[in-house]
Amino acid sequence: MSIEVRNLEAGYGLKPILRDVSMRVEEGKICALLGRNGSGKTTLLRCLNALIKPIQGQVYLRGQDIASLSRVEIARMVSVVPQSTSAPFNYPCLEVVLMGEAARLNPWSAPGEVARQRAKGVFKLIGIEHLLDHDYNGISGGEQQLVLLARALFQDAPYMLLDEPNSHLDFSNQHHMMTLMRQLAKQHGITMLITLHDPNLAFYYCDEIVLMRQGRLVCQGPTIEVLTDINLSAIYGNNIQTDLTSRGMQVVVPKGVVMGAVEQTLVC
Ligand SMILES: Nc1ncnc2c1ncn2[C@@H]1O[C@H](COP(=O)(O)OP(=O)(O)OP(=O)(O)O)[C@@H](O)[C@H]1O
Repeated sequence: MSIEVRNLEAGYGLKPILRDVSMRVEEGKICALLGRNGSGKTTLLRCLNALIKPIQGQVYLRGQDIASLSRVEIARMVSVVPQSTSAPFNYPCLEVVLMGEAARLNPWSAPGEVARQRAKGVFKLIGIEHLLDHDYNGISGGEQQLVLLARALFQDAPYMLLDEPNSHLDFSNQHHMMTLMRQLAKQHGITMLITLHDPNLAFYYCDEIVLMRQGRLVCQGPTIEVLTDINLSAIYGNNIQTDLTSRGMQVVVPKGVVMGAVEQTLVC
C-alpha cells in the first residue's frame, strides 16, 4: 500500500511545475509535504490523485501505475481533503459526507441506512454531530473543513491526501484532527500525504517529511532527520530555527522573537 513517484515532471498546460520528483511513502506512514507558497505541494497531490497527467514519470499506488487505472478505481483507493472548502452545492452536511460513498455505488443507486449510520459514526468521531443537518454553505470555514475531513474518513480508502487540512481549524481542533489522523494511519494502515504550513505539526504527528522548493524535492526522510536548521533555512530562509522546550520537545520557532518583542527584522 505504498505510494511511489518516479521522476515526475508535471504542470499546467505546457508549463512544468514539478521537475524530477521521486519519492516513496510506505503503508501506514504519515508524510508531510513542506515548502513555501507556490513550491508545488498541491500540484504533487493533484498528480497523486491523477487530476494532472504527468509530462514524464509515473505514480504508483499499490504498485500499479495510476495511468492504467480508471477514475472509479482511483476514487476507491484515494480520499482527498482539498485545500478549498467552497462548494457550488448546498446539501446538508450528512449528504456531503455520504458523497464519499459514490465510487462504491452502482449508477443511480443511493447510500442506504447502513451507510447513513456509518456516516453518523464519523461525525461523532470528529465531534461534529451537531452539524449533521446543517446546510454545508451555512457553516464556518473551519466547520466545512471538518465536514470534508469526515467525508474523506467515511470514504475509507487506503490512501489519504490532505491539502492544508488545518488551515481553518482552531488550535484545539488542529491537534484533535492530527491525533485522529495518526491513530487512523497506525490502526488501519492508511498511507497519508499531508501538506502543512506549520512545521511543528509535522514534528509532532508526521513520520516523514518531504521538503519542496520551486517544484523540486529537496529531501525526504524521517521527521527528526529532515527538520534540521540547515534544511529549514534552505526552504524557508534564515528567520526560523529549531529549539527544545523545557519538556525536551523539539519545536520550530522564529528567530529573534523574545516574549513578544521582535529583536531583529525578520528576513525572508
Ligand atoms: N491551475 C493552475 N494553472 C496554472 N498554474 C498553476 C495552477 N495552480 C497552481 N499553479 C502554479 O503552480 C505553482 C505551484 O503551485 P501549487 O499550488 O502546487 O503550490 P503550493 O506549494 O501548494 O502552494 P501554497 O502553499 O501556496 O498552497 C505556482 O507557481 C502556481 O502559480
